[in-house]
Amino acid sequence: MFEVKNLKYKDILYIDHLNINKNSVTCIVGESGSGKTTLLKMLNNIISPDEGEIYFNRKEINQYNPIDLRRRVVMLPQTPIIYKGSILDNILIGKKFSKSEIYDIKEIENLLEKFNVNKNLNEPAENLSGGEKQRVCLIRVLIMNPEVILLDEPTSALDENTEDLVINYVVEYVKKNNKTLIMVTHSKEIAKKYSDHIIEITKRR
Ligand SMILES: Nc1ncnc2c1ncn2[C@@H]1O[C@H](COP(=O)(O)OP(=O)(O)OP(=O)(O)O)[C@@H](O)[C@H]1O
Repeated sequence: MFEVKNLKYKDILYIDHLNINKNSVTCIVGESGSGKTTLLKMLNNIISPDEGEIYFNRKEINQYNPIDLRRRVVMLPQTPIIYKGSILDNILIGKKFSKSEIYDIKEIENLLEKFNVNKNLNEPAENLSGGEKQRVCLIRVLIMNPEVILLDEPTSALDENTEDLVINYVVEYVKKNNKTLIMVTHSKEIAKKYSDHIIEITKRR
């Protein structure tokens, strides 16, 4: 689904060749500052490499309209972005971007419950804890129904049990719905347990 060839970005990232398959779970691991977030941002064209090519479904990524591409390939950034408004508003804001206003409130309530966020959808999102904000932002991405989900350390603020519960659900969802998941994680255990492929990025010194 993605193919990267001869990629170079500043003196941060060099990748000779990389393939990421459709309908697979890929984890990106590596030490802090090695370029994991940088690679993720390149996969939905938030940043472009200085050299080399990135293909999405065999077409160069910069040939796509960036907005259309980001509706199909949705990235959840490392720090959750919470807007003023209720939890529900914060979840539905992703739907507005993906231009599909139809949603199932039961599905959203079910996700909140599955992810152990014991809050009412009408409560203000600003009062949530860091870990709850992370999970609300993850629900926002799932509800957008993208083809590819890019997650940048989606569970960094969660305890181990909640982390496992959330990732387990997301991976099952991805498999059941034929999606592609690419996730940066600090946890080699999570990577080993859930991924079909692991990409390890090493820092250049
Ligand atoms: N636009 C930029 N210009 C210059 N340097 C940058 C830019 N973006 C990132 N960097 C640097 O590139 C390196 C890789 O950053 P990146 O965020 O991709 O690492 P990471 O592996 O995701 O790190 P972490 O695990 O700490 O989140 C860092 O040293 C960062 O400071």
